[in-house]
Amino acid sequence: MPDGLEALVFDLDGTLVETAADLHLVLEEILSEVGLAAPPLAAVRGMIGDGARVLIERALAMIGAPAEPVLVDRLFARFRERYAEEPCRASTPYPGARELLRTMRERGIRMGLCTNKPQAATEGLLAALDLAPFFASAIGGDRLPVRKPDPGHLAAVLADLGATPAAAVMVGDSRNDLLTARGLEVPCVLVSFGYTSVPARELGADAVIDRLADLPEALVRLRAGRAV
Ligand SMILES: O=C(O)COP(=O)(O)O
Ligand SMILES: [Mg+2]
Repeated sequence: MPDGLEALVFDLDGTLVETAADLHLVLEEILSEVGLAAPPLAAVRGMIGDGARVLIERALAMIGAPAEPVLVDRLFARFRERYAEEPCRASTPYPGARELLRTMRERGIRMGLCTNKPQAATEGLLAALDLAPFFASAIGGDRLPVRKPDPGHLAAVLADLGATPAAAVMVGDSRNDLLTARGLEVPCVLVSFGYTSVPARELGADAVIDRLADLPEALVRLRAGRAV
């Protein structure tokens, strides 16, 4: 492993786990409870990354339903409830995710999760996929007063890991992840296959990878200060 790298902090949705189908299922259920139809899965993929509340607001905007605060509050509560009940009906780790986490653990790298997904669903999903043991810290979007892109979210994960920003790298899929990392001057690697309305290569990350298996090599180049 590159000299000085002690900790990796991962985003969850769109980076380690393909979760769009489950988010879409829950969205369909809760919207049908109030007589509304969810946007198609392909559209929902572009709405993920800012937490469940923003996902609901974006879905309502797309179907032309007014985002009345009372309605959004109710849908948000139902979303958290239903998603926590069934966080993993259709979600799967991306190819190479489990192998990567194993490799990093063998190399002594401490790992954390910094996700805007609600805490209960985050923990349920990690448990269902047997990924929880890899992470010494997993902080969801509703556990702190702040969440990504606020760097305080990442700072809390690093504090749990006992790592300084200088010894860490953030791995994500969206502008939110990049902004969060930049706020602490933590280098950021983005995957190109996740959920982002702007292609990852256009966001200005320190490195962009097309497969999780490419992360170790990207980290070596990044820590050596070479272009990736
Ligand atoms: O928007 C969400 O629910 C979660 O997204 P993230 O895991 O990419 O932060
Ligand atoms: Mg993401």
